[in-house]
Amino acid sequence: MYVKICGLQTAETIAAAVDAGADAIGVVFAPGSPRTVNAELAAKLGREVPAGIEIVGVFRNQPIDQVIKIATTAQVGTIQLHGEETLQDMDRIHNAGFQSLRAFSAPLYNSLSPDEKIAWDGERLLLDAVEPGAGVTFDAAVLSAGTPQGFWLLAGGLNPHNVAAAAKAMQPSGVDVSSGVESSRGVKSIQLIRDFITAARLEITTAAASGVTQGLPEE
Ligand SMILES: O=C(O)c1ccccc1N[C@@H]1O[C@H](COP(=O)(O)O)[C@@H](O)[C@H]1O
Repeated sequence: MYVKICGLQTAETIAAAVDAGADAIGVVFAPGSPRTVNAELAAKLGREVPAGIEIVGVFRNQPIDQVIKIATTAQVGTIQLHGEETLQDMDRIHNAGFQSLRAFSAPLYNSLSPDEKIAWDGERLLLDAVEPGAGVTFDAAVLSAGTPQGFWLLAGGLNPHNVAAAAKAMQPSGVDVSSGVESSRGVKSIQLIRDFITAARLEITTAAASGVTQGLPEE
């Protein structure tokens, strides 16, 4: 299972996430978050991240020109968008050379029409609670019309205690966490980062042992 640790602001917490086996680390450029960093600091922090680990810049309702400019200065490979971005906006991001993650609140995703869901199927998606970065969970029942067909990340109030059960219930491609690995709002805990990654990996081990891992035939 793919694991992303988001809202990192220091070399120490990034190194801890990488050492614990994170697939991706996130830096927040959305204004108003207690985790916001500037592009220059993000670029400096990113230089210590080994190749193969995805570096994700997180934005919320910022103009696409500004998003691309910040992401270019910060040298992130992936842009995560939490606003009302369209498929045309995603094309602009891809044409500028970035990978993407398009976040939807779970209720909004559930309300999309079948045609709209098909249109978004080609994108990597992230399903979150209504307020991103607030440590709020959503009930799996919110996704009553189904989960995305392609790669998608589960987010929203995950922590070392609930990630395994949530991943088992919703079967995402991966999980993303910010508040749930903090000792206080905006302050990351190295121990919680380690615990979260261990718990997420434990879910996949347990699921594989019982034959319910995505992509494996059930016995
Ligand atoms: O982390 C933030 O501060 C943030 C701000 C604006 C948009 C997204 C943000 N983070 C993303 O929110 C979700 C869930 O976070 P949490 O675990 O519930 O705190 C996750 O995708 C983060 O990448």
